[in-house]
Amino acid sequence: MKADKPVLPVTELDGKKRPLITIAASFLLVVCISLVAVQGWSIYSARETQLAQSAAATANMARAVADHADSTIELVDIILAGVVDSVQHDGITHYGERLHLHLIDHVSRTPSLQGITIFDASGNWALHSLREPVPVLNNADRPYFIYHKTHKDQLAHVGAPVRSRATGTWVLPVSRRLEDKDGNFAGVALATVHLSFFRTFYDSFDIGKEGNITIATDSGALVMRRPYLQENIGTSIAKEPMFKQSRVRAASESGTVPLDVDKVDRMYSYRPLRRYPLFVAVGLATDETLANWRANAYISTAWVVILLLILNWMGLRLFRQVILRDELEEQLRNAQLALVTKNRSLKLLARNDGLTGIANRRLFDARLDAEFNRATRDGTSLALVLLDVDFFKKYNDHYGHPAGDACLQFIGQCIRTGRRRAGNLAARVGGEEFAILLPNTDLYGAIVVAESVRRSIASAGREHQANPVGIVTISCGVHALVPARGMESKQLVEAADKALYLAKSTGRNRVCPDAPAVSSRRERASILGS
Ligand SMILES: Nc1nc2c(ncn2[C@@H]2O[C@H](COP(=O)(O)OP(=O)(O)OP(=O)(O)O)[C@@H](O)[C@H]2O)c(=O)[nH]1
Repeated sequence: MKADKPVLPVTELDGKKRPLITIAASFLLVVCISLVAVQGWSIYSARETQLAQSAAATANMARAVADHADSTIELVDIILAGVVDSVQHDGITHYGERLHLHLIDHVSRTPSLQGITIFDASGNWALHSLREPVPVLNNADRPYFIYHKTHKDQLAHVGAPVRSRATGTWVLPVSRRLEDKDGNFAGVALATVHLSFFRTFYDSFDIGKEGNITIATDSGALVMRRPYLQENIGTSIAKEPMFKQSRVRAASESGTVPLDVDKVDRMYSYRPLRRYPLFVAVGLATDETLANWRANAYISTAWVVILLLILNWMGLRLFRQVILRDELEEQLRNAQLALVTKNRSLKLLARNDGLTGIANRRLFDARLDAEFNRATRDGTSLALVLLDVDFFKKYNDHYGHPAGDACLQFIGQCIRTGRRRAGNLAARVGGEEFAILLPNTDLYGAIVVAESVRRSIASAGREHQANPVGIVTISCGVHALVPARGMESKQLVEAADKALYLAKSTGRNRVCPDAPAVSSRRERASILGS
């Protein structure tokens, strides 16, 4: 029969064991993804906040610049309206020198005002705010003059910047129509605003190196821009993306202009002047606006990357430790298993004969005593068969010791298969001596068992040339008794041994009971069936 494979007992802890690597890896993955997600979100929201702050800053600046332009032009216009009123009431010829001095006074007290000029209906200079006389000039070709000549409205007209014919500087013209008493065109009153007045104001804002402040007419004529380039004054910005966007944006809205006219991305806020057809645009370069945000994003991302590296490094170390522990645990289990196997074979060795596999002398002695006591208690018969291979010394001599061993294994096999009841015990009790302990068996039953074994060995016909019968045979001594109190097991053994001696001395290859037990020859023959 095949021995059962040893299995280690399953403990409660085994049932609670979980795949630690999978759990740890999942946890690490979740932590890493969360870190990346949080970092991504905080970078994104910091950028949005920065852009919102920048939009608020540009909107505030646009409002300040527009208010400044509005009030500057309004002040000039108020002065101009007064001049127009005087001229139309008194006429230029009557008012002459007084009005001239009045104009000089206005200009000297108003820093934004570059000059005031009165033109007659033909565009000739009739009166001006300059102290010195000017050469004869005619401005009939100026757009503002043509405008008033062809429009009857009395409102102020703000035109595109022009270069002053008297001083050569760039100015913003603010003009009003003059009429005679009949309402006919009588000329134009012109006040000009220093463009440098705007420039000085715009220079006071912190808009970075790439920032942009623009004031232009609604038709797209550039009035002033920071950064300042003189050749751009008065040119059309109608094709610039910023101008196009300014036409569709509400006053409070901001908008990003990618690749502005100078290839810089800017975020603009627009503001129309309240009373005049001009608008203001303030733009901050996106790169400059986001410079701080970018630096912070790089630093915090670097920290997160370092953190992720450390986490993963620690995670890998942890995994390695877990794998190591699993391997150690496996080794431990294998060692435990090997120990159990070893213990089991040691146990077998302690009880069984190493050569034949049947019980050894030690187990036989223990069982003999136990069965002897039980038979004594129960008053039942206990039988013993002692078997000995015939001429075994000669067998060894003839076939060699290993063959002798094989022969003993063969005998052991025959005894084992011949043993009938489960309680019987077959044992090797000496070199070539065997025993069969038969509880609850009388002499006759024991003789039947012994005879059956003897026959099975003889009928196997295993060659043994040194045996006169030419095959391996055994001799058996049998004895049975119902032990009485005070008897000892060795009495049974001695009697069986005596019977074995009898079997040997009377010719071998036979079963002999102890002589006194079976007295009559006939009785013995009937038992043996011969
Ligand atoms: N091969 C082998 N031989 C053994 C073993 N144990 C004992 N023997 C041999 O068995 C032989 C027993 O010889 P004897 O006691 O003289 O008996 P015998 O030759 O069988 O003669 P009879 O019993 O009178 O038939 C000895 O030569 C032992 O060396 C063993 O385990 N293996």
